[in-house]
Amino acid sequence: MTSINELAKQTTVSSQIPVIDIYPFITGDTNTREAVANQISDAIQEVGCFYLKNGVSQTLIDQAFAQAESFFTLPLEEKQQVASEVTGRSRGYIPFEKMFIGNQPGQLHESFSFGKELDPNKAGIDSYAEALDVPNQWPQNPPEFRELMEQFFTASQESALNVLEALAIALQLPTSYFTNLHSQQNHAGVFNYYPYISQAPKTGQTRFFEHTDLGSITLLFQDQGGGLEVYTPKGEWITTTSVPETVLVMPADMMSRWTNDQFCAAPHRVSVPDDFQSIKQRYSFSFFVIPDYDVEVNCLETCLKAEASPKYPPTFVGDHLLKRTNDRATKYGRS
Ligand SMILES: O=C(O)CCC(=O)C(=O)O
Ligand SMILES: [Fe+2]
Repeated sequence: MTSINELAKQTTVSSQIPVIDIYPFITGDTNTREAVANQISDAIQEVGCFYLKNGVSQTLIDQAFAQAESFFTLPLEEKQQVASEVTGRSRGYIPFEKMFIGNQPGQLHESFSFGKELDPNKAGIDSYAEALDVPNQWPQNPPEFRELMEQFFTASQESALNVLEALAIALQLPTSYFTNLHSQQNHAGVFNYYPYISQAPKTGQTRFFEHTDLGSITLLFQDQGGGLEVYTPKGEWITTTSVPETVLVMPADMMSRWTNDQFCAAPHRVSVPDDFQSIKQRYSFSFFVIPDYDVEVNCLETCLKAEASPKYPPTFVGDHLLKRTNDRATKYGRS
């Protein structure tokens, strides 16, 4: 077992973003778990995000990214066979420049989204699910795509639940406070592919617009292409990189609302540099951790300082998602 002193030594800093090892949290005693929980809480409050180490194995990350590359390099017509519907949550393929806000030019990426398999027996019994849930669309090629994506989803979910436990401990709540509110597995996995850019982008065109994510937290995996920037609570944009054996973790909208911005959703973006021809193609995978649709999110008492008032009105998770998915022209919002 790792002692707290050893733990402090293991935590390294990659530029300004701390690397926090989740292994001692999984295997350690109460004090060790509390120490890791506090490291996570400090990182979120100071930098807005952190790299989680030993969450998902690098082998699985590499295998899933290899499958994504095989998919995105298929001919467009083949990818279009699993094109995402425009209603409900995205499931399937969205082509290059087809994700846009209002009348702004389309963003310089393609994506593929998936979630849990829907239970046909539950159709019609939950009005949020009825409005939001869309069946997965799996491509025939590459043949192992679906299996690898499902494994990646399960491993990401396991890590996310550990982080949610740590956040509850840091806020002096029962350990399972947040995990109990994530029983429906409403999470979404989205691969993004950013090809080389050979032509100058249009005015206002980005690789991924500035936004916060919709759920409770997001796990963001990226390859060596780099390019994701996060806005810190101190008010500066910082660049993130791909740190082996880690995944970047950021709070999302529901965590802002529960904690009155103590764990504030991190705005993030992927911009186009002035020397756009120098950028490398890149792949990323966002794992959006989404609470149960019928959870009403209120400011937690432990997060309300004396004489402070809640910054956000109570909201149902399903309503927050519906608002954003029905209006894809909004500035923020991925689920
Ligand atoms: O590609 C990235 O690094 C960011 C993607 C993102 O923010 C999202 O999918 O919501
Ligand atoms: Fe995002």
